[in-house]
Amino acid sequence: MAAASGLPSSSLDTRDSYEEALAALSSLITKRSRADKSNKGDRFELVFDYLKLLDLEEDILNMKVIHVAGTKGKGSTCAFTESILRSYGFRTGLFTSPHLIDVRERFRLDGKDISEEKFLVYFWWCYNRLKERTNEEIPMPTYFRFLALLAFKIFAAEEVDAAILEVGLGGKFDATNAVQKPVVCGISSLGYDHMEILGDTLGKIAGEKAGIFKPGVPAFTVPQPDEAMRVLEEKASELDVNLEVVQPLTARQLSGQKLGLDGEHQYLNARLAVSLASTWLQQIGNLEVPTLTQMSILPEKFIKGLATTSLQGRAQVVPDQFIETRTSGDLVFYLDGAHSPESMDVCAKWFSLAVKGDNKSERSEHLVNGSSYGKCSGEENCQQILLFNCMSVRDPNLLLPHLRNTCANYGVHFKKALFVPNMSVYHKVGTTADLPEDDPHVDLSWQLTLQKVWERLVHNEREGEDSESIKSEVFTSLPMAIKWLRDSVHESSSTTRFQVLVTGSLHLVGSAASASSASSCSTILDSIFPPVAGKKGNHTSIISQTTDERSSHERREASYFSSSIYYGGQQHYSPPRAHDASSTSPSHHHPKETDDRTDTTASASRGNWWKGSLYY
Ligand SMILES: Nc1ncnc2c1ncn2[C@@H]1O[C@H](COP(=O)(O)OP(=O)(O)OP(=O)(O)O)[C@@H](O)[C@H]1O
Ligand SMILES: [Mg+2]
Ligand SMILES: [Mg+2]
Repeated sequence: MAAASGLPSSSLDTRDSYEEALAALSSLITKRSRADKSNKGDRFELVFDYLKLLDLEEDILNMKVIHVAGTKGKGSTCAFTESILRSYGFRTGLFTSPHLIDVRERFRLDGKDISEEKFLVYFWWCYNRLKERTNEEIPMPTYFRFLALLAFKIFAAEEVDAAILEVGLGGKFDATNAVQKPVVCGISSLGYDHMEILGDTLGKIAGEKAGIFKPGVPAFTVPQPDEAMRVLEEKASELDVNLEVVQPLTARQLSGQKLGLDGEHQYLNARLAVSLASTWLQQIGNLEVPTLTQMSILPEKFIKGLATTSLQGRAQVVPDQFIETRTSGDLVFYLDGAHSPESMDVCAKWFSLAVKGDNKSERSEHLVNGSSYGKCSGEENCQQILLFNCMSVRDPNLLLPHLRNTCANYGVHFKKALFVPNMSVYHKVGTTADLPEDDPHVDLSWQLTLQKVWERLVHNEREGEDSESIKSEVFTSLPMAIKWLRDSVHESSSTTRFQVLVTGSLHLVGSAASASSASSCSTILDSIFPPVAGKKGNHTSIISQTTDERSSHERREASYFSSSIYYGGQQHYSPPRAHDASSTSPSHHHPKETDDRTDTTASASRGNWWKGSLYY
């Protein structure tokens, strides 16, 4: 199929231009609060104006869209769906959020992140056109809206057969909901998140998400709490939507194959994806796909699609690449971007089962460069450590007990919990030279709060038990924590294995993945980070991977962090100003309908970021 038929020609120098594009993108991050009704720039209807300005109205009508909302599992469901359709030979466009390292992760064409070159061409095409055509009445779109419009442009120009779209936040007023006639809709697991925006009951939350239902368009969902299901059913019947509830896939249906994404909850996401993909295949692909009730084993192409699905930062196991000597112990990171109470549970369960698997002597599933890692024989002493941060809008009194209790139920007890701000603020990690120093200016009050919550939990449960040992620690930065871990490994015997669960924030996970990984499973990390510490690289590419919703100041910090990890940067670091009170209260963020949910609001209030709690 003709790719890039709509690709405008460009002679831009992509390197410089990529940084410029990211700067332009950052300029769209707003500080607007949802409560600020006077703000014209937030009206949902504007999305339709933008589509007109970009000449995308017809394209979007013709796009064969699969639209997915939900509290948890949206991204995974979309990724599974995309992979299935691709294994049938269709050209796919996948739009997900948030991203871990590079904004291009959000736009996949045929399963691969869009190239920098293509990204730039479409980016500037949209950006410049909007700049020219917007005015007082129709101001520039906000960050997430712009990204959604960009996705529409990319998928239209690249002539994808199927566009799989993950809702950014909610449903009804999400920019992706500009799609009027999708082929099929999915609602993944509903739970409590973004309540400050979506409402404080499951019913209200479900109502927002059901806002993606369209008259007569079939929809699928997974088992939900009664209150949520009632609302979904109501909305479905109002719109004559045939809503079907699916149950988790079974191992048998997969014919013994493993899903590409780890964790038990993925069987549910995968099953939802199977229904979305089959509906699409039948309606658009004109293919006969047997309904799941008729078959005990999925068609081969489904299984292949599900088994090869990938998504970064979800249940990812990454061995630390900078442990130099095999005479010391070992360090393995378990990365998962869980940040809501329900996802804490599934994350804790995944981690517990994974480390238990690791603790079995014959385990060899996780192979990196042909060698087995994470393997822990009977003689080895495995210690589980938690590395945590969450946004301050989340409630650690919910998240931490969920995490701790679920792990405890599976017999996993953390030896220690480490709390860090998300973005690191200084020098290098990864080589032994120039060890980072503690920065006395960092505001760690949020981390100290997290620690207090943790200590209370520990205290309640472990009375009398080796009360001497310190159970938790706050570090000024992620590299400091990683350095501590590496030091501990070096000081430990060769039979000690540290299994570190990094969770609570996808951005923390992204940073940890970068810091720990030189040749992990991730292609992006592979391509960006040289496998040898200290090797020289292109600074520009480093900046690109750390840029997201953050303000440019934050990006400078971020890029500084990344570059100095690997290149031994010696720049002077000066910490950002102490947070300005006006932008830090939780009630102050969250522009509804506007942006990439909390990421935007996060970056909009840098002060709060500095509190270290912003990225989930
Ligand atoms: N069905 C599910 N039920 C509960 N938790 C889940 C489920 N699926 C995924 N999770 C948890 O949520 C995390 C994010 O998964 P995923 O990216 O698929 O969801 P998402 O809805 O796109 O989340 P986000 O809000 O980050 O966009 C996973 O790492 C996992 O911990
Ligand atoms: Mg979410
Ligand atoms: Mg997501």
